[in-house]
Formats: sequence, C-alpha cells, structure tokens
Amino acid sequence: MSEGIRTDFAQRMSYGDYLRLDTLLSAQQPLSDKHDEMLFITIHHVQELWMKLMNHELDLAMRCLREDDPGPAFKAMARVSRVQRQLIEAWDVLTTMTPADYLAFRDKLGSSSGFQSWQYRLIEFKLGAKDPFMLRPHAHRPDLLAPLQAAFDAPSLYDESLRLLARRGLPVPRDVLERDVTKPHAEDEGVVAVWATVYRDSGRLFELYELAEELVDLEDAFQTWRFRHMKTVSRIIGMRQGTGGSSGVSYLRGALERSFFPELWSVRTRL
Ligand code: HEM
Ligand SMILES: N[C@@H](CC(=O)c1ccccc1NC=O)C(=O)O
Repeated sequence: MSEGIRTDFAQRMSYGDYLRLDTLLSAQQPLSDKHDEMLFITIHHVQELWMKLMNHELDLAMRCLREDDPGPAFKAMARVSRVQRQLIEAWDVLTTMTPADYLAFRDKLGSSSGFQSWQYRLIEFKLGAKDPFMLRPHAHRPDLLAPLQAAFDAPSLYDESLRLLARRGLPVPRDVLERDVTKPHAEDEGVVAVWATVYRDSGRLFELYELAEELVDLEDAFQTWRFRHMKTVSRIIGMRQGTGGSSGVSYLRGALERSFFPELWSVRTRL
C-alpha cells in the first residue's frame, strides 16, 4: 500500500515547504480568548487570498484587452466571476456568528476596519471606482500606496474595454476615449448607443457581446457581495457605527448605488 510513497523530506521539498504553510497558517492570531474570533480572522484571510487572485486575473484581463487579444481576457474575467461566487458564499459561514459572539471581541479590533483593505480598494480602482479619499488610509504604507496609486492613475478594465470597441470601429465618443482616467467615469449617452449596437447585432459582434456580458457578470457579482456584506453587518451589529468611523450599514447601503459600468445597465432599457 505505501510502496513508492516518499517519506523523507529532510533534503527534499515537501507539500508544506512549497506552499509556505508555516507562514500561511501562523497568521491566524486571535487577540481575545473568544471562540468566534478564529472564524472572523479565517473568513478575512480567505477573502484576502481570493482578492489576491482577483487582482492577478484582472491584471491579465486588462493587459490582453489592451493588446487586442480578448480570448485570454475573457478566460480571466470568467475566472474572476467564479472567485466572486466563493467570496459571496463565504458570508454564509460568517452568519453563524451571533451579535453577542461578535461583540465579545469587537473592542479588540480598535479602529481597524475593511476600509483599510488595500486589495479590495485595488480591485475597485481597477474596475474604475476612483475615489482619491480611499488612498488616504494607506498614506503610512508607501509599499501599499504605490500599487494603489498606479491603479488609480491607469485606465480601468472598462476604459480598456471601450478602447477595444473603438479599435473595432464602433463610434465610442472621442471625449470618453480621451477622458481623465483618474476621475470616475460618468454615464455617457454615446456609450449607451455603442453597447446597444453590440447587443442588437450580437451575431456579427459576438466577441464584443461576450465582453459586455463578462463585464455585467463582474458587476452583478460585486454588487451581490456588497449586498451580502451589508446584510451580514446589519444582522451582526445593527445600526452601530463602524470601527472605521463610518455610519456603518447606511454607508454600506450607499455603496450599492454606485455602478462601475453604468451604460451596460442603461442599455437594457433601450433595447
Ligand atoms: C462581523 C463582520 C463584519 C462587520 C460587522 C463589518 C462591518 C463593516 C463596516 C461597518 C464597514 C464600514 C466601514 C467602517 O466604518 O468600519 C465595513 C467596511 C468594509 N468591510 Fe466589513 N464587516 C464585516 C466583515 C467583513 C468581511 C468578512 C470582509 C471581507 C474582507 C469585509 C470587508 C470590508 C470592506 C472591503 C469594507 C470597505 C467597503 C467600502 O469602502 O465600500 N468586512 N465593514
Ligand atoms: N468595521 C467592523 C470591523 C470589521 O469588520 C473589521 C475589523 C478588522 C478587520 C476586518 C474587519 N472587517 C471588515 O470590515 C465593525 O465596525 O465592527
């Protein structure tokens, strides 16, 4: 049964060596002796790991769109959507924590908060949600500020998508193509018209139609994540203020109004 199975790893790379499990599994360090703090930390670590992969895939998607190679971009975007499903499902595990379970260790969190998740902010910037205020919590960490600032200053996934549409001959308005990419994208009627063409003529423009639907999948899942976060927070801390200083649930509800790709939603009314 055990024939052939290697057991001597004094001189050879093992599973744990390759995966750096000592580092990964030494990071779960509760500050209290409360049972549920381990769950709280684990959920965050899992979400941050998935966010790391999302950033990796979004970089590939943006590069491929820029280089006029949508195939691999779609593959990366489809992978991001699957990762998002995992992120959304993870809320279910956290809802097993009651308000009392959470309040028992909440004071240990001090003023730390999801506001300061730089990987989350990096994703938002790459999707085009450019709010310069959100750079501030990272001012004390130049190593984190640099990639955030770079994503803030660069075209978003949506900017790259609209540029691709223009290169394929669709009449994307010039001022949209030449806009200041450090500003949030404002809904544009000309862009709605372009997407309407893509949807109406999806047979001929199949690749661009696929791009549109991949983008809609991404935003749809992102909003579902935000909604589940807001609902989970609501059932765990009610209307308390957040440790990050915001109003809490009301702030999170406000974020649900913000769209990354507004024309892709408006076009549905026009078709
Ligand atoms: C008991 C569970 C949780 C509670 C009570 C909670 C509460 C909050 C609150 C109140 C805010 C608003 C900022 C503030 O004032 O603090 C916030 C923001 C945030 N939280 Fe959570 N959260 C929880 C779990 C999570 C988890 C598991 C994640 C996953 C990484 C997460 C990620 C974030 C992010 C990224 C933000 C910033 C959102 C934005 O600026 O739009 N939170 N959270
Ligand atoms: N903002 C949360 C605290 C919180 O959730 C949190 C604190 C430290 C590390 C991650 C967190 N998760 C997301 O906001 C609260 O007000 O209870």
